Amino acid sequence: MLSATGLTVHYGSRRVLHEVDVTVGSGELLAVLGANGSGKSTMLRAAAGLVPAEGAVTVDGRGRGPLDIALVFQRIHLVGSRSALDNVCTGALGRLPLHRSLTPALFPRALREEAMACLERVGLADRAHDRAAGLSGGQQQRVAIARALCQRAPVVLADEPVSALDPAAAEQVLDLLAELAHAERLAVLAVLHQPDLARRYADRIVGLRDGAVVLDGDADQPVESLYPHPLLESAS
Ligand SMILES: Nc1ncnc2c1ncn2[C@@H]1O[C@H](COP(=O)(O)OP(=O)(O)OP(=O)(O)O)[C@@H](O)[C@H]1O
Repeated sequence: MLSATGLTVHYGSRRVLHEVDVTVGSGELLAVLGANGSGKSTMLRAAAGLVPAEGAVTVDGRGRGPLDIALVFQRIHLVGSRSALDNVCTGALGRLPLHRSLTPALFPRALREEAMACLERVGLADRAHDRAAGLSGGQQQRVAIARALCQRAPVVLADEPVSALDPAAAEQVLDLLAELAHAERLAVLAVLHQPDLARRYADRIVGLRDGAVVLDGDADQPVESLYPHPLLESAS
């Protein structure tokens, strides 16, 4: 379980996140929605420790450790010239001795087997030895999720994981994230730009406006108030 309380972030003198409280239970997929600039990415980055923030973050009731949170981004950040399997192995770098982490050839056999199991989990075992750059966007995002699994982190934070994908690939990736949350008891938080996908796949939705939480509830709650309607306004 991820629990963040009082998360507050300043960029320079500007406060862009205002005492945000958010929890994600183990076995839960939480979608974070909000208009552009509402603070979704900042909240995710603060929860992950990627930007300086006031407030407290715990994972399973303890202080957040360096390996507790796995990250999945819109821009997928695989090493394109390496195989899908090597990329998944890098999820475990944080727990390997340095001399074994510098050269993929030295990845221990047990790790390669674990990475293969992670690729099987995301339905890509048959592409394990393909160069990552040769996979489709949706497949690359599934490799990134397998890499997160290989990190063995109890929390996965995904920042717009489907924004660059076509509708079918987006559904496949969200289905996978929901399935992993439920079956592996991971706490998964996904920042999304598609309310319809959030409604269909998330267990709960948190909505941000101007850096503050304004909605937190079931996935079927109305979320339209999060978004400005410039076309309607300009027509009136
Ligand atoms: N590195 C930065 N330096 C200064 N201001 C920033 C920085 N990153 C974000 N901001 C500002 O913080 C506010 C929140 O931005 P953030 O990227 O968290 O919003 P978001 O909801 O994720 O937006 P989007 O949906 O467009 O990705 C915005 O006003 C943005 O301009």
